Amino acid sequence: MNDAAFLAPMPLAVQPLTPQAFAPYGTVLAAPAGKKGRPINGGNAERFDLVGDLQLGAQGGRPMLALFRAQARRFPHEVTEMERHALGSQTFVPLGERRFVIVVAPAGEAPAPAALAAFVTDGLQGVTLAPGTWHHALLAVDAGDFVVVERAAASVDCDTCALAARVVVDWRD
Ligand SMILES: NC(=O)N[C@@H](O)C(=O)O
Ligand code: NI
Repeated sequence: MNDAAFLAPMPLAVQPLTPQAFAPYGTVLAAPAGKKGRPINGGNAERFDLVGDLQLGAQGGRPMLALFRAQARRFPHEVTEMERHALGSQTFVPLGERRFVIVVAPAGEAPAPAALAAFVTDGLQGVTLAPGTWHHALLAVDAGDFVVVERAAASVDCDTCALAARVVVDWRD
């Protein structure tokens, strides 16, 4: 491999977030397109049950709801580290209309660069990452607040891994 090829990062294309494309990694949090919710509160609201088991209690864990006040990231963004929470899911919901990019890889062995996938939300969508899904820490496109629901326990559940080659999230606002 010549030097140029060695140094050139692999561009990671960013696709619009859809439930189908994100299914191997978790759940997209949004009202199902074209579907009515269950009427509640005397018909003054519709209910959509999105995730029935957030998996936050394994090995003495408990649910934690946090608020992340995120700065806007600059793109293209080089991915240097991925992480996973093996014992619980992690949910990100924007407070207000606020986009973010989510870089993921399937649970299991530390991911090869080619196994990464990247999605950008529409500003209203949230995600629940399945336990063990490899992901990059929150990449806010629009600065501001996100509600995060995750498993909390006496010991931190966060494995990290470096990538075997350079990868750049190839996206511009
Ligand atoms: N560090 C932290 O609490 N957040 C990460 O787990 C993340 O995925 O953003
Ligand atoms: Ni995380």
